[in-house]
Amino acid sequence: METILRVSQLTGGYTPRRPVLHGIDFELRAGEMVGLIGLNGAGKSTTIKHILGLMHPHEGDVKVAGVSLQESPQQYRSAFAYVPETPVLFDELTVEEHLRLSAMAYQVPEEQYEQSAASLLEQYQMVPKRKAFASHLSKGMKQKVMIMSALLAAPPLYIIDEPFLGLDPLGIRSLLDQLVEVKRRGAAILMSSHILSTVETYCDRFIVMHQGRIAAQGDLDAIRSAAGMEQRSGSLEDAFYRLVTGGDR
Ligand SMILES: Nc1ncnc2c1ncn2[C@@H]1O[C@H](COP(=O)(O)OP(=O)(O)OP(=O)(O)O)[C@@H](O)[C@H]1O
Repeated sequence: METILRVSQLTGGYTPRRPVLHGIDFELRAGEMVGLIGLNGAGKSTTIKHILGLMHPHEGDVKVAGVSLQESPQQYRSAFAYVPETPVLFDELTVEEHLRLSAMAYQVPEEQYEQSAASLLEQYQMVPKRKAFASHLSKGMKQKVMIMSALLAAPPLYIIDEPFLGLDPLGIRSLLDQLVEVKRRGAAILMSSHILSTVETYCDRFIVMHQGRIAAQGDLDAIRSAAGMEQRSGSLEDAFYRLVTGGDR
C-alpha cells in the first residue's frame, strides 16, 4: 500500500536546546487507521504539530503524500485534514458556511459538496442547526462541525486528536462508522486518543509514545511483545500499562 505519511527520525520541540521528541520514526499507509497513544506529556500533540507544519523539526523530516512542507506547501497542506481536540470555528459563520468554506479550500466539486453536506448534516443530527452561527452551538456540536468539514474535504490523510470527548454516543458512533468508510476508500487516519478500548477495536496499528520517544509500534501482538507479554492475550491497555510503568498492574 502507498505510504501517505512518513515521519523520519524526527527530533523537535519548543526550544532548540531542549527537544521534546527524540528520533520519532513511523509511517502510515493508505487504508489504515493508526492509534497514537501515550500518557499526558508523552509528545503526541507535539508530534501532530510537526506533521501539521506548525513546528519545524530540529532534525529529520515529515512527508505527506510524498512531499515535505518546504518542497510544496500547497500540495502538502491539501493532502490532510486535521480535527483538533478543541474545536476552532469562526463565530460569525453558520454551520453550512463552515462546510462550504472547507469545500472551497479543498476544491470539492459543487455536486459532491451538495450530496456530502446533506448526508453529513443528517448523520450528525445537525440539520436543524445548519443555519446556526458557530457561537450558538454546544461544544459537541462545534466538534461535529470540525469533523464534518474534514470528512467533506475527503483528503488522503486524516489527523484526529482526541475526538470522543465532546461527542454524544450517537456522534461517536457516526464518527467511527465514517472513519471505517474513509479507510475503506483508501485514506490513512492517525488518531490520538486516551480511550484505549476504542483505539484497540478500530485501529489497525498502534504507536505508543513515552517521554518523547516511540516505546513500541505495530499491531496488538507487536505491542504485547514489546511489553514482554508472551501470550497472544491481554488488552492494549494491559500492554500499554506495562510499557509505560515497566510492570504488571
Ligand atoms: N507550548 C509549549 N511550550 C513548551 N513546552 C511544551 C509546550 N506544549 C507542550 N510542551 C511540553 O512538551 C512535552 C510533550 O507535550 P505534548 O503536548 O506533546 O503531550 P501529549 O502527549 O499531547 O499530552 P496530552 O495527552 O496531555 O495531550 C511535555 O513535556 C510538555 O510540557
